[in-house]
Amino acid sequence: MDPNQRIARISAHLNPPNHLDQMCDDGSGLRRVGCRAKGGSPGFKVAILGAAGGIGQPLAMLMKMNPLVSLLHLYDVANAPGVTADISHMDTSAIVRGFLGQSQLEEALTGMDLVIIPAGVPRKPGMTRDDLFNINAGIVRTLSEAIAKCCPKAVVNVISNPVNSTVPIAAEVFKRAGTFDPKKLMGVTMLDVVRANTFVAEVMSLDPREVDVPVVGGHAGVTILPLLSQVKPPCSFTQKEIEYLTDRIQNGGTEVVEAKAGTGSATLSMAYAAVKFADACLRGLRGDANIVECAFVASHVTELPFFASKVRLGRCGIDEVYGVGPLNEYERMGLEKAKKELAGSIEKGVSSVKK
Ligand SMILES: NC(=O)c1ccc[n+]([C@@H]2O[C@H](COP(=O)([O-])OP(=O)(O)OC[C@H]3O[C@@H](n4cnc5c(N)ncnc54)[C@H](O)[C@@H]3O)[C@@H](O)[C@H]2O)c1
Ligand SMILES: O=C(O)C[C@H](O)C(=O)O
Repeated sequence: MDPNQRIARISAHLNPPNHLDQMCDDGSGLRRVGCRAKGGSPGFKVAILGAAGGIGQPLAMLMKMNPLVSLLHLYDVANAPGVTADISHMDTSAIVRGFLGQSQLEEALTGMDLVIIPAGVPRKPGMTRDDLFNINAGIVRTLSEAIAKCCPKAVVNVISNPVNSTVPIAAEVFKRAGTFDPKKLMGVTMLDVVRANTFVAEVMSLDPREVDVPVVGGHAGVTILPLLSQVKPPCSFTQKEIEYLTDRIQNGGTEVVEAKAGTGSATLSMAYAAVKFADACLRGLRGDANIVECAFVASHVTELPFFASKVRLGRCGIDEVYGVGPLNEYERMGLEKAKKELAGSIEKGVSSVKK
């Protein structure tokens, strides 16, 4: 092919020059960030908001490896160009584009099928997730307003803490914009399930890949309620094991925050969990059957407007929200504690948008 034609073909896929203007001439033509490799498969368009952060970077890397993704938009208020240039050199088929700062947010979101939000500050030792509310509520609100405007039909995965409040914030923003679809908004609680599977496998000497622990309620302290009576494969725990496991699962995040000693919270296991959940959402959107995962969603399972439980994912997002199933006395008591704390966190999120 004529070199000029080749350059023109490549250029057709490029970012506008104000994004990532990284060009190099290797003698055979121009290569720029944002080109689709030959053989790139049709797939879904995914945006990560907060893509240059501790979670965002490994999440971006893992999503670039996902064959269901055809276009990956990486948005952040800092360092998006460097992360995008780096990730874009991976020889997988997804096109990667970077977007830096508020002025490029709308472009980052336009046309997206799935938006994943890990933007926001993480905890330091001694803090609760709710201590992040003042900063992260505003970030999630701004991002949600842009989603309502630019990709109102996208599935949204909220990672930013406190999830028990940020999901109600996003819902309230969407309601105000007239775009709220409860099937499309999910708080990511997959890390609680990932931890529960790991810790149960350790105690029972099982392969964690074969363990499935439902974790319901929410994503903070006592609101994280593992249902050990429903573990698959069926396991019989002593009361001491139940108390050890429940405590460790509820405080898994704090365990990492303390080990990281002021440098942040879980990032790598979170990126793994986020990708596991995002992949489930994409398989659902593709029409795969029986995709069931736990998530914090708009719900009628309890009297609360939001609650984490198993959901079945489908072509429209959430096809079905499952109830908690039969609980034992210990779990019933845990549920009451969880609901009490959840009610306050949900209300805090909702009322912050109404102010
Ligand atoms: N749901 C969960 O299970 C779970 C697990 C771990 C962490 N988290 C939460 O995820 C969030 C991110 O954690 P992290 O370790 O990646 O933090 P981080 O500080 O390493 O990264 C956050 C990123 O967000 C970006 N950012 C800040 N404001 C933004 C805005 N307005 N728009 C776009 N990007 C913005 C920052 O520039 C940074 O790159 C925290 O709130 C943390 O508590 C949730
Ligand atoms: O604990 C945190 O602050 C981060 C996250 O929610 C986690 O569970 O690891």
